[in-house]
Amino acid sequence: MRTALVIGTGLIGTSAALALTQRGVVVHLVDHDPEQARTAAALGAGTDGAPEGPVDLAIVAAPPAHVAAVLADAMRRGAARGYVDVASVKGGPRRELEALGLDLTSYLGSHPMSGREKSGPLAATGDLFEGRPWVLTPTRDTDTEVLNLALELVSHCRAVPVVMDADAHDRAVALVSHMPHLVSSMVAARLEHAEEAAVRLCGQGIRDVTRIAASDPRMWIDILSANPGPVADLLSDVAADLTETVEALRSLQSSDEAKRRDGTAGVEDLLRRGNAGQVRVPGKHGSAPRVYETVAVLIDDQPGQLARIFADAGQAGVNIEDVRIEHATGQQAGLVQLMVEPRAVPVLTAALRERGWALRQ
Ligand SMILES: NC(=O)C1=CN([C@@H]2O[C@H](COP(=O)(O)OP(=O)(O)OC[C@H]3O[C@@H](n4cnc5c(N)ncnc54)[C@H](O)[C@@H]3O)[C@@H](O)[C@H]2O)C=CC1
Ligand SMILES: O=C(O)C(=O)Cc1ccc(O)cc1
Repeated sequence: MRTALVIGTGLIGTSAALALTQRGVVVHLVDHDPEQARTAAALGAGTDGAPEGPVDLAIVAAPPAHVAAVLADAMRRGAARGYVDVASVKGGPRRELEALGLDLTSYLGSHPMSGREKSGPLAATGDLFEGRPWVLTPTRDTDTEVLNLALELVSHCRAVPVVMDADAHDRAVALVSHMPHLVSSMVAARLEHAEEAAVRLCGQGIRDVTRIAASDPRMWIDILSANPGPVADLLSDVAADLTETVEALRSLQSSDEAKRRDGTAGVEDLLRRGNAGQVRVPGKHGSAPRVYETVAVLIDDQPGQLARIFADAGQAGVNIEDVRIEHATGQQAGLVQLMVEPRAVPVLTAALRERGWALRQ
């Protein structure tokens, strides 16, 4: 691929454009808000403004409700040899395009399974998709050339291509993205009017559970409106678990010992099913889940502390697989949790202690 056109230069469009530009593709950036395209260009994602003639690949990264119309417009203009979109839902846009009577051989629906709770070009990074699945939904009619262009896009973004049927994709993302998003919002909504004294106690657990609740509601209304059935089915299963758990907890308040035993069994059942589901979540880069151990280090909230820890771990020959940082409210300190292979724990703890770091359990 030598040239590309990104239509919709927000978080996803600009991230893809940055990756393509870094691999030498000439990228044109357009957005219905020209300011967004200018910002993306200023970030080094390409050149703002439409190209003179057709490009190799047009990438539509507008909100899901606009995807079909934007694609239809680009296809009618003959803007590219191949067309992909990156919308979070795949069945709806394809059906809309079919209804418009367009020839869909040059179109391939796609969805990078990576994003952030922030929007717009300023949140974009060229490595956003690295190691993450990127779903492609070709049909029997998709041109091989277009499939190859899409595979090239995925490869330039260092993502992992996954081929799926559009409706199977929509059911899968209802489970791993859309339903969890709503549950995250429901947990976060409990905090809105909570007392400050309680909110101050927030730790890493609630941060993990509520991170995606910070996302732009307009985008998510679009996404959920395009996939309501599968999400409603899953939420109704969650609602059944909620009802059972409430009943189990009420039983735990009972003075009758047999009822309390039932209550414990009910809660335990949910927690064990949770354990069984959690171990199925793939590890980083989409690989099989791995069990890492955590080495916790207390740091002062000063510039350069993290870089020093990483350098010290590197000098000890230890690979840091993942990292989390917990900030204690109102204190100039934080707890850095370094996730490493179990066999690296003694090496890392010895090296960090030797260099004067305060380790915590
Ligand atoms: N945010 C995320 O984490 C992920 C989002 N997606 C999908 O990527 C697409 C873009 O999402 P984001 O980049 O997050 O949104 P964003 O809000 O950061 O960017 C969307 C951009 O599209 C522009 N736009 C809106 N209507 C347009 C139109 N008719 N023509 C041209 N440009 C138009 C907006 O001005 C904005 O710059 C959506 O379809 C979304 O479902 C896919 C994977 C992850
Ligand atoms: O931030 C996360 O963990 C996400 O899961 C982001 C995300 C949001 C929307 C998508 O269509 C795909 C991925």
